[in-house]
Amino acid sequence: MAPTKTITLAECQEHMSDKDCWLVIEGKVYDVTPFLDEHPGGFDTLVSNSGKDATEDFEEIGHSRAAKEMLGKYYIGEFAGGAPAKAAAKRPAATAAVSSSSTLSSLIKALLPILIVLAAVYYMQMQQGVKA
Ligand code: HEM
Repeated sequence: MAPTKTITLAECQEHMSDKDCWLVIEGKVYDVTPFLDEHPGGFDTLVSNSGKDATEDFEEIGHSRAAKEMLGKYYIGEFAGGAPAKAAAKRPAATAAVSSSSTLSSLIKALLPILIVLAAVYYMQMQQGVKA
């Protein structure tokens, strides 16, 4: 059996056109050039996902099992960068922004009933003060 070729990101980035297109999915490199015109999602989605790790975009579409089995047809080697980090680790800035704003809104939600009770107690005391 021929030794498996290891392909770097720089090499993949030399194949990012509609005439010559390599994709990286789950640590493997695929030459999808012959598939560009056949892809039901269009050739442009493939070209725009070349030269980088396309795993996340490929998974997000929810490709069928048949689509995943087609990958084998275009396999040309292992990606030197290996499998990607988990999606959550990829967007620390966005995740941090979302979590800090959700912390603020949950704090407001927690304090709101206490404020309402305090306002009611204050109102009742004022009423009693008026009657006396
Ligand atoms: C070698 C890689 C790929 C193969 C073999 C492949 C194959 C397929 C196949 C067979 C379909 C028809 C639906 C299905 O069976 O799931 C499909 C649809 C689609 N694919 Fe891919 N695909 C690949 C990569 C990608 C990538 C990287 C993207 C980027 C986002 C993408 C986006 C789409 C979209 C948008 C559709 C249309 C979905 C729809 O109309 O509901 N595909 N693909």
